[in-house]
Amino acid sequence: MGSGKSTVGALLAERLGVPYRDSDADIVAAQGREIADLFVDEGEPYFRALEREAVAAAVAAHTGVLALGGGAVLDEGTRGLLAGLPVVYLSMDVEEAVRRVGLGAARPLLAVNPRRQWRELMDARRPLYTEVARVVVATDDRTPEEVAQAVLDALELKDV
Ligand SMILES: Nc1ncnc2c1ncn2[C@@H]1O[C@H](COP(=O)(O)OP(=O)(O)O)[C@@H](O)[C@H]1O
Ligand SMILES: O=C(O)C1=C[C@@H](OP(=O)(O)O)[C@@H](O)[C@H](O)C1
Ligand SMILES: [Mg+2]
Repeated sequence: MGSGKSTVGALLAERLGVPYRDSDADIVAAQGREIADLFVDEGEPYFRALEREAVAAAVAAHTGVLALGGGAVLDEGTRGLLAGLPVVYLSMDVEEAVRRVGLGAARPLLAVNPRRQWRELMDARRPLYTEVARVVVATDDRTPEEVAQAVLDALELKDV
């Protein structure tokens, strides 16, 4: 959360001249409800199933850049959908995470004690990010434009 997947994903799509999608935005559009409301009212397993469906739909129909939610890798089915694709893990340290996401209610998983919650989440997720990712790109002390360039370099892609 807050590593810049949505921001950098959109920039990257622009640089590559391809469409951009975001699984969170696709879920909100399909459900007509905000992510935080789905999480709180329906629970995380329900949200992860919606997310798996959104990723499956995008993987089947979308040619371009797809930004995922930070917890998408927790679902085994979603990880399976990502197998063999050029997945990018955008990393950052905890202080950068708190600066970027802060106490925003839009990200319910970091709402109470962001530093501790972020560390716990990352201990559980880091192995999964590493498992699905083709490349890892550090985002600390880089602008979104610099991160997008680093992704192009890491994947050996040329812009338009
Ligand atoms: N490289 C960056 N440097 C500084 N701020 C950034 C960077 N990338 C994203 N941000 C900011 O951090 C916040 C979270 O970005 P976002 O793209 O929504 O992350 P994600 O989709 O990974 O949760 C936004 O306010 C965004 O403007
Ligand atoms: O890390 C997570 O579990 C989540 C990350 C969010 O997306 P971003 O990573 O784009 O903030 C969003 O999918 C939801 O709040 C859950
Ligand atoms: Mg996002």
